[in-house]
Amino acid sequence: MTLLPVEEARDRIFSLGTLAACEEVPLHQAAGRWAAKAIPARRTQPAADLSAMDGYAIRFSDLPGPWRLVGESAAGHPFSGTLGEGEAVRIFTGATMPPGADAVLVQEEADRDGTVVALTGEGPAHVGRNVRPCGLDFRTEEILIAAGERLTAARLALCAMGGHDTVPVRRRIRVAIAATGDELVPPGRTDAGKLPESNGTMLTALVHDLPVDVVDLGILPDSQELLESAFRQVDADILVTTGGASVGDHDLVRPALEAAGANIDFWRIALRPGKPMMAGMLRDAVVLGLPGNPVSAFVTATLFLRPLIAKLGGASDVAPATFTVPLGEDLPANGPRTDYLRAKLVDGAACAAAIQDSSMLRTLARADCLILRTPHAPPAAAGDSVEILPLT
Ligand SMILES: Nc1nc2c(c(=O)[nH]1)N[C@H]1C(S)=C(S)[C@@H](COP(=O)(O)OP(=O)(O)OC[C@H]3O[C@@H](n4cnc5c(N)ncnc54)[C@H](O)[C@@H]3O)O[C@H]1N2
Ligand code: MOO
Repeated sequence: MTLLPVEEARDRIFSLGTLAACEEVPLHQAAGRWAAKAIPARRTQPAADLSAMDGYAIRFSDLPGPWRLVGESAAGHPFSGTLGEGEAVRIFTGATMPPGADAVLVQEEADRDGTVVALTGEGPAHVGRNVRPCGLDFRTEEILIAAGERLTAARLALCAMGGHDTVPVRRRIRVAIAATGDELVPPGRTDAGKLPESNGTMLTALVHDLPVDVVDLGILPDSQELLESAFRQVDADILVTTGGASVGDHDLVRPALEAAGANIDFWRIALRPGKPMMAGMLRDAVVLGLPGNPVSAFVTATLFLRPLIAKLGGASDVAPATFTVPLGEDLPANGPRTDYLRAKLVDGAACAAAIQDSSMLRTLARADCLILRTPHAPPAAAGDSVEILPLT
């Protein structure tokens, strides 16, 4: 049996999907999406030289004063004249520097008596002190956001400051999630002989920070006919199934998908946990058939579903971020599959859980990272460097 390497599986999944269509949306609807095009500045910021402090706008060459107060400049209410020799203008943070002024004396270092301002401290150390020059942050036409960058809070604020009230993004990704298995009952039920369905809850939570609309297809039974009929009605960009992916007599997801018209591109990856994962196309939807074991579903969704959503959403950088840390305890040699071990960071060192069974949700819930072990990695000793994928 040939198992596909993880990187190849990811590339093949990416090549199945097509980018979601572009749309222009208001800034407050764009959080967490990716810019569909480069976003240039429509204005210069600051648009003029501004004061960075509350104090007095002066000519640096007039130091050490005293100065004659000739007016005021507040944010939104600039001084209308020009500053002459020996003159000062009362100025506030964010206000336009009057023409002729080239430094700001902070009010903590000044004493004002009527219209006379005297120096009480050291005063500004150089021309331009406490002044934000025009264009300090950005200038008109400069690219603020590159295509494919995620629209974080800071980047959306930058777009607003750059003169935009809408941004070009890609449409939200519709993700249909189906659990399969006659043993499953909805969360909250504790029927004897049945198992609470936990993968739907987990997967929905796992993508909640991404720009997705989740369609919950609920629990589908182990019946090829009923699975097929449910799959025929799917209207989504991505169909995620869990369970029924292995080789047992009741593992009917693959035949039901094929009967519904899907093309399965691959089945089985050199990955632990997550080996029996499949991927393909059902009409316009990319299908990810994840294994039923909860930890296997979690790992495959982390490695393939989240990056696929990002890819279809127009992200330029989709690989999950990994870090290198010291190993806290020895690890044995790895087998032929890439292994993602549930682990905890203890004083910055990664310690793998003693039992790595792919059904154990409590071990997963207690983990704060996965230790990545490449196929056939030799034994590793405490203190050796290992790659980890942090869990949030
Ligand atoms: N003879 C073989 N048996 C198995 C193989 C194999 O290669 N040969 N692979 C094993 C591996 S690895 C995995 S992973 C599992 C995956 O099997 P399935 O995808 O067919 O999953 P199920 O059998 O349907 O379920 C496995 C396990 O998970 C529970 N489950 C299923 N769905 C949910 C859900 N939505 N929420 C909570 N728990 C769920 C299910 O009850 C089973 O206990 O196959 C191995 N077998
Ligand atoms: O791949 Mo299974 O996911 O090892 O338990």
